[in-house]
Amino acid sequence: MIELLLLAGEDLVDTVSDALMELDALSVSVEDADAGTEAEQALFGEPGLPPPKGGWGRSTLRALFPTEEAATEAATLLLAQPWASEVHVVAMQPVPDQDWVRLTQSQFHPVEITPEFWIVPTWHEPPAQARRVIRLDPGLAFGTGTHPTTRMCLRWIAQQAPALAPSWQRVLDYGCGSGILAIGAALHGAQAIDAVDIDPAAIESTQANAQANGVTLRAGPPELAQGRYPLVLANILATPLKLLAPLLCGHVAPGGHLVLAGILERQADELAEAYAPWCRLEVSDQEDGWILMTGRPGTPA
Ligand SMILES: C[S@@+](CC[C@H](N)C(=O)[O-])C[C@H]1O[C@@H](n2cnc3c(N)ncnc32)[C@H](O)[C@@H]1O
Repeated sequence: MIELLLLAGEDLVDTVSDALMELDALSVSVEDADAGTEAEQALFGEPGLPPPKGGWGRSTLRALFPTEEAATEAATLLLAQPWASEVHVVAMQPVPDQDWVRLTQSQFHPVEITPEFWIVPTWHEPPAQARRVIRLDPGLAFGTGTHPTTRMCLRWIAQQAPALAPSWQRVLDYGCGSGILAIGAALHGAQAIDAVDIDPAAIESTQANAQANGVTLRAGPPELAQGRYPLVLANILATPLKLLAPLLCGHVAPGGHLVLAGILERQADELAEAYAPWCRLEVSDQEDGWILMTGRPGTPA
């Protein structure tokens, strides 16, 4: 494989990316050319919302080609375009052969939720002190335990389970991703678990991960969630969580618990306001700028 590296300004990033794909690039990725310097710009937006900008002030485009001839031909044709005078070829270099499986695996280690509760990839042995273990490998769906939002939900489950698990006769995991929260709840005594997601890949992943962990649950689209649950977990993001407020609160059984994650510290007030007609949300945990908010619908703010 040959990697062609180009430098382009913000206004040309889309045009150059499209042109590279037209010129038979196998893939094109875009990075901030100023990453790691004082000029680095953070660009992020929530899913479902347009990105704040089309690209960085100076972007590096990495295009992969199967051969050097293909990369050279693409660069020549691209630079001949009338709009390409400000596009520069930075490098054309072979991509070193790697054991991609081993490289990916080396990035995932056992994750401690509590000293007794761990997430462990299948290529690792569980630590000796682990009493409850979710075996999970990274896949297409979100939720490997490496993100603070997932860890806070699991920590809440582990901490509350001794007192509350007997009441978890039904549990709803709304936005289940890999199914990690549903499986975590099952390992702590929850029964009759419904795990729902708008993404078919997440539903498939949840079913597979549940089976691999010997957990019985129902996974499906959001319509699968019916009636009330003593525990409703939703690790999504602030914007969808606000839109879902009446629906999620409507699924919590009287006296039940609502656990919300995917919320940044600065979004606490807007979330509390959105949920105020149904319950008072409190910040129950925080990690790396993310917060966990919990509430008990039926006690209006
Ligand atoms: C951040 S991931 C959380 C995955 C997992 N529950 C965890 O805690 O790691 C959010 C998941 O919510 C799903 N999702 C987003 N919006 C949704 C919606 N309106 N209804 C149901 N699921 C949604 C996404 O497809 C994604 O799988």
